[in-house]
Amino acid sequence: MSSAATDDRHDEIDHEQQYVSVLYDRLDDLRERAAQRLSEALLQTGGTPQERSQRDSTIGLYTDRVASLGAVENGLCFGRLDLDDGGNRYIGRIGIFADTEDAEPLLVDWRAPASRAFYLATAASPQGVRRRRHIRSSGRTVTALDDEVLDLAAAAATPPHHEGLTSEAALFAAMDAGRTGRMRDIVQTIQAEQDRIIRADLGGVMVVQGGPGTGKTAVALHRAAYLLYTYRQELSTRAVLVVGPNATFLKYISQVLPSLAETGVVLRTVGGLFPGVTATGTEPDATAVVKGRAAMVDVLAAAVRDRQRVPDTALEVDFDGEPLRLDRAVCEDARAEARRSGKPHNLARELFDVEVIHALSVQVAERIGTDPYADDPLGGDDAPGDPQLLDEADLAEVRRELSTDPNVQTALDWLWPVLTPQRLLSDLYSSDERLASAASTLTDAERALLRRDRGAPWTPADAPLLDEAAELLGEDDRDAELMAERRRRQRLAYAEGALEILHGSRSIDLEDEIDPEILSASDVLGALELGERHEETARLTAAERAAADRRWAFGHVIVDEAQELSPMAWRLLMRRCPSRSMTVVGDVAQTGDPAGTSSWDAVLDPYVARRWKLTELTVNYRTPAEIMDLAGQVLKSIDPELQPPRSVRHTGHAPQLSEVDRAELAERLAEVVRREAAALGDGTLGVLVPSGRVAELGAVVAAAVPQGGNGQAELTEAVTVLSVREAKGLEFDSVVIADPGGIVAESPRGHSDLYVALTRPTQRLTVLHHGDLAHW
Ligand SMILES: Nc1ncnc2c1ncn2[C@@H]1O[C@H](COP(=O)(O)OP(=O)(O)OP(=O)(O)O)[C@@H](O)[C@H]1O
Repeated sequence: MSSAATDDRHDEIDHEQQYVSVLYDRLDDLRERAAQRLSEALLQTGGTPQERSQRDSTIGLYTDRVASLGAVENGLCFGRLDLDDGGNRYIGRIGIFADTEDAEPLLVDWRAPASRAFYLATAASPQGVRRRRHIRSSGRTVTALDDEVLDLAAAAATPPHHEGLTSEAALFAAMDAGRTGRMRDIVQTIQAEQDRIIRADLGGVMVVQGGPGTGKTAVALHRAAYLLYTYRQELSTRAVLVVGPNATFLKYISQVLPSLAETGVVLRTVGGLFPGVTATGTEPDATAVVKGRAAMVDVLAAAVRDRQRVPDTALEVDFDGEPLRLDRAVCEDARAEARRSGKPHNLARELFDVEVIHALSVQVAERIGTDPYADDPLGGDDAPGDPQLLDEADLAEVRRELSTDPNVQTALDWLWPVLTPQRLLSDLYSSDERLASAASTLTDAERALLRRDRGAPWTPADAPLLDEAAELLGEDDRDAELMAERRRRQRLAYAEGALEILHGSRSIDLEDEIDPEILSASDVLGALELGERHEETARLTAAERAAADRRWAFGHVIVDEAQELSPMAWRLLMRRCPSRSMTVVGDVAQTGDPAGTSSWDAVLDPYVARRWKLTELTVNYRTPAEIMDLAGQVLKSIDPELQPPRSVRHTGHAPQLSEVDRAELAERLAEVVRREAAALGDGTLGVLVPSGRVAELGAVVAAAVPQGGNGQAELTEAVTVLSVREAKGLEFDSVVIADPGGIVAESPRGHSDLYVALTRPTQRLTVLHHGDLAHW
């Protein structure tokens, strides 16, 4: 570049810096006001219930506002469109308006219709745009500008390198950047095929099928942010649910939505979707497969029916020192009546009670009625009497006494016990007899897989079964108080967190300039004080309430790595989304879970037969072409018809395939890990191994490099050792696969697991194998 051109460039950067600084000033101003309003609302006490409820919603509003204003610090403004009509428009993470009467827009939210051209305009279809500019910054400082002039003559002079991509310079910079343990948003470089999915309408089920690295997860999260912005009215009260495959993955994606200023989203694994249960247990794949089958619906229904008992002949109940008799036939009639109601088990108990107590009261009445001298201490038991002696009021009193009698209650509990889902399931799993009866359609081997001791921890595959059981049983609100307490704590943490984010997100060099008034908000946010003040009435965000409520109907559900879900998990998700407004994201070629699916029709047709829309993503933004060539060979062995996504990036690093003896694996792994870790810089290294060898090879890696270890769940180390299952959806700058043959051998979908492993790197791949490559 000539020196004149360089000067021009500096002038341009200076110019943009001035504008960007104005935006940050305005942001500070908005933050200050929101924090101030929140402080004021928190300090108010008392008032009528209506005033309190008004105050609570003000607190909720400003808590959200403080949180979202706090989260958009980095890359606040990232783009500018120069329009044919001579005007321009700055694009950023949120919309900002001038503090003037006409409230002129200073920054347009990336989700607003006016921003769309930033993602879609091309030289062939410029949409009124003359130039698109990407503004790159570090903190609050503008560092570089990438310009694209959108006219055909300019495009002919410098044609794009890749068909169908926009904003190439910024895109390639993003793709090449080193990775941390947390996914970044892609708001600056969303591509046209992704934009169309992100901005699709709210209603209906949309499936996003795409190979590894095509941005499915990124698109799913940006879609959540887009929907919350565009359909604020509908979704702010119902919240959006994003479901991911495991806790590590949820941590990996946890920062994307906050950086897009969105808080109304619940992130969960399927195992985390049954409130009150933490599914920390593990179990063999084969067990999870049985638990995931649709056949479990009938097993659970039978398990509930088995708890509705009748005695072999009769049950004796001691009432007031006299035996009453419940014949089998009476119990059968009562059971039939209660079942006929169609109510869930716990709710039908009331009907059952009415029938049984009626039968008992007739006996009591007969007894009193047959002995006119019953109240006479000198009377005998022998004279027949007239049951009509008791009027309706007397009978009602008898029934009342019966229904509160502990012996009668014990009998009723034996015949028709009120059950929690946890009790139903753990009683079933822990009894051969119960399993044999309820799961008679399963084989002996399958029943043996379900057998477990009482008190063993719940596993992720149990959550959909607990949910199914809860449907069959009906709600038992005994945990409601515990739940209320938990919500109160969540609320506190949330309000405090919101202010922390605000303060934490400011750049350090501006710390001194912060108006002390902002900080005053945290003075009033003492946890206890806040808790006490708002104990009964405090407002929860929809997302928090949704997360704690099993019966919550979400406004939209986004399922990532959806190919992994079992039929029972789908039933649970469909219950959470009665409106069937869903985005289902996945890749059937990557299915690793033996309970998962290889066909979207099979999964969705039972719920929305042929009423779902398929969209596809075709470009791989993660894996370099050199590595994708190798992965493509494995894909062919899964299904010769499947096409790998198109990699647009070449790095010049061919994958390194090294054959090692089994006895040498540990030594060679340590060597390779040391070499790769030394070349990493700020990046990340993932060591992917058979799940049965995570502990053994994790120790090798931990000994080889100081930053190593298998801190799977956190992803905070530069070097992480994981099984392929745990690495699903993640990515690393460099990947070392140790013992790929072991990975293939240990799972019924071993080639899919290997395909997943090969597609995790963003830069480099090393494979240490035992000469079994030919089998792939
Ligand atoms: N438009 C884009 N601009 C910049 N980076 C992108 C873009 N789209 C995707 N990426 C990056 O590509 C990588 C892969 O994206 P993502 O994890 O969403 O893909 P995926 O389809 O979910 O992959 P997998 O199926 O393997 O889990 C991420 O680092 C993501 O940030």
